[in-house]
Amino acid sequence: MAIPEVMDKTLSSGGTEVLSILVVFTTVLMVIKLAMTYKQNKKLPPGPWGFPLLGHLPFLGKDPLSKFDKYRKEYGDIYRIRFGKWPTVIINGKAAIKKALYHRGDAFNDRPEFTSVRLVSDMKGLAFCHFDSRYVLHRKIGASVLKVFTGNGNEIIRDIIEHEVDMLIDYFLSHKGQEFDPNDATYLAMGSIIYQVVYGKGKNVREDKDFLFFIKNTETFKDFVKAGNPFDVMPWMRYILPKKYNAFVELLETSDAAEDKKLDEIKRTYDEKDIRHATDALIAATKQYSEEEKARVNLTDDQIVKTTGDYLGAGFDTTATALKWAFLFLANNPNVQEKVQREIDDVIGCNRRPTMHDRSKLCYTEAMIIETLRMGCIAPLSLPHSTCEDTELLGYDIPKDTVVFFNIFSSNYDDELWRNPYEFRPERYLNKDGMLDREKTENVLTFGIGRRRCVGEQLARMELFLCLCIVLQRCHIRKPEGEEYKLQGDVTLTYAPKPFKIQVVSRD
Ligand code: HEM
Repeated sequence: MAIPEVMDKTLSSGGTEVLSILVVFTTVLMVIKLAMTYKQNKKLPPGPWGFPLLGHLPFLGKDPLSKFDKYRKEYGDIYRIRFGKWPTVIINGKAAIKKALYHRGDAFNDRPEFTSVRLVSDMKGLAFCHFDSRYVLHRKIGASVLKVFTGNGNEIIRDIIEHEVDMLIDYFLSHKGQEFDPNDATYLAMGSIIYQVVYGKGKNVREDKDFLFFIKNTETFKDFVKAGNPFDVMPWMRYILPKKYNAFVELLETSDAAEDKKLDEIKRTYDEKDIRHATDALIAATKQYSEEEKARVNLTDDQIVKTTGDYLGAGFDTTATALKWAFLFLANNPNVQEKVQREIDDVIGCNRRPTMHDRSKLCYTEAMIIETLRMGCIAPLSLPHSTCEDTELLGYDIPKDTVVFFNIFSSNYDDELWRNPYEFRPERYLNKDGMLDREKTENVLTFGIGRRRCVGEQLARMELFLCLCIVLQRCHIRKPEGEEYKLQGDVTLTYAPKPFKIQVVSRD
């Protein structure tokens, strides 16, 4: 809902209170109108009662996943709630999620026009944009650039990962077996990796002021957004909390300016014969497509190069959180850790580095990573989708422009799909010959499914595989005596483990 410019001027000339009342009043009217439009539809999904303006936000509290589970028991696999101004449906369980994303064409593949997205990229990024022909070409380019860097023999990425994991291990071992919280070091290591994948390998990126600025901004963004940005679902809040809103806009603007500065530097030294990093590969991609082809779908060179923002935004906290979950599960399950180490010893030994070629022979290690991704369900509600046309699911009508959350968590922990879903058991993915059973691994929906499935999945899997193999080849990870681990996570920007401590000792 765009707020007319004249209102902005009234606000700056002192009519804040009157304006707030007007905004609230208008929003109530719009919500009533929306509700009436909804009712004209034949058969909407059922759902609980919600407040005017706020919808169901006050009911979700600190543990929205439990609330969604409760609603599922009451209303079934699909139900209707409201996030502030947005009519929303939550789709639960593998069968319903697959039906929506595989059998309804592209009806569920749009993204909602949230305030933050309009501010960051005007709905022209890769992760947050409407589903149209511009997106299809953008996605093709974004995926092909990452593919170059995730090929089995890619030395650039392997070098970056090895260097950063060595630093992580040095830090772990510097505690000399005493307990510590691995959070900050893991976060920094994964931030350094994605930053160098995007902008190039640096001697010591951790001392680079641009990198430190990126880390600080990401932290501030996380603090601000927490489990959800209030301005996305209640845009009128900018008039109630103008200071907070302005601080948010300023944060986005400084991040954008820092990215532009970095991209300008890189463009000046670009050489098509020497593709150094993902940004170079994106610049090269702008030249692979003719001007007519790009113009036909409204994709600009600037948007292509700024895919860097999507990689940095989506590829940092996610992988850091996954690695933290892995450390927690390994410390909590010493028998699993031992089996992984035995497999690494048998296949790789201790005299050479793990490579991606080892992956096909390390089935138990792979299964441990998949189990980590199932239980540490990093993006439990995926990214928000929305419907780009009126559609139907499980006998219910879903109007165009409905926000849709796919509850991946409900599928990853579904006791009809998994025996003892709260038990960490990599064996569940292995067949009787000890090989990965693809039918079972495909049931883990952590990267999403369908045409908007995570574009960085291969890179993320590569990072996790190499990081964990290197760490477990050299270290034991232990749970400190008396430490009680809580295996239920917190929903923040990602689904992250609560703070925990480990002890690390060298295997030498
Ligand atoms: C463990 C790590 C990761 C997890 C669990 C994860 C998960 C996801 C999920 C659930 C989605 C939304 C899918 C949907 O909308 O249906 C997504 C989208 C996306 N991810 Fe990831 N991700 C991870 C790492 C990465 C990395 C390393 C990158 C890039 C460097 C990346 C880039 C993206 C992008 C650009 C999108 C938007 C795709 C689109 O809209 O077409 N992700 N990811």
